[in-house]
Amino acid sequence: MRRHPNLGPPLLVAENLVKSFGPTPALDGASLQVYAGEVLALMGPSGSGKSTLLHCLAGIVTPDSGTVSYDGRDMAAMSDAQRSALRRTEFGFVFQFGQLVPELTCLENVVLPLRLAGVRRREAARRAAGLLERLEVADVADKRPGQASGGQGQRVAVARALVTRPRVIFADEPTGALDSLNGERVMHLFIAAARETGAAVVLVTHEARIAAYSDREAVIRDGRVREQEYAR
Ligand SMILES: Nc1ncnc2c1ncn2[C@@H]1O[C@H](COP(=O)(O)OP(=O)(O)OP(=O)(O)O)[C@@H](O)[C@H]1O
Repeated sequence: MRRHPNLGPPLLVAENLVKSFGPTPALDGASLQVYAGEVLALMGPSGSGKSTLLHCLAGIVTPDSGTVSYDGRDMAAMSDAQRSALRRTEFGFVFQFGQLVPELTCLENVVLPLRLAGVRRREAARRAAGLLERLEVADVADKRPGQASGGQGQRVAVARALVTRPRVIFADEPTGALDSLNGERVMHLFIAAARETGAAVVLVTHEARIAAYSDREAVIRDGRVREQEYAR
């Protein structure tokens, strides 16, 4: 199942990123390339800069220096409107907390990004329901996130991120709230997205067991990418 190193041009390129929060350095010369169709795990000790690197790659955080380019375009040269359009149309996000709209049902949460993208109501509902089924959370489709368990809500959030078939999926500890079986299900869905739609999946994880599903692991230490390894 392992994918060989991609020889095409990288989809995302981060070069020499430096970022501090006040006196605290978060990134100190981080460089990384991300290829279409791969699942890349960012590993490393707590506070090493993994989330900050993910946020810079996604255009959520602007680095103090260094560049991020997406599909050959410098993100810093884009307007805020262009960057948010990019996040809405080409990127999908899974974060650990607070991502579902509490007033909507779980199904409506997954339907929403499709409706925003102009997909008709019935088709959107069909696709959303299909994904909830694949993640085995169809039984909470008509419940609000507050009535679902943490792990169920997390899988609904994964469905919401994948449903528009984004070109890049950014996930910060996406399996943190899940038991090992459900963590595995989520990773299989990420792998399927990478293989079936050519999406790049960039995920931050502490868990070696989860990183073992990736194609490549990059180890971040003290704000820099220190090692990269293709899984065997
Ligand atoms: N918004 C922020 N404001 C202030 N400091 C921040 C902010 N975000 C990150 N930091 C600091 O930057 C450093 C890197 O944080 P980051 O969250 O990127 O690391 P991480 O490797 O993802 O950590 P963890 O594994 O614990 O989530 C840490 O010292 C952190 O406290």
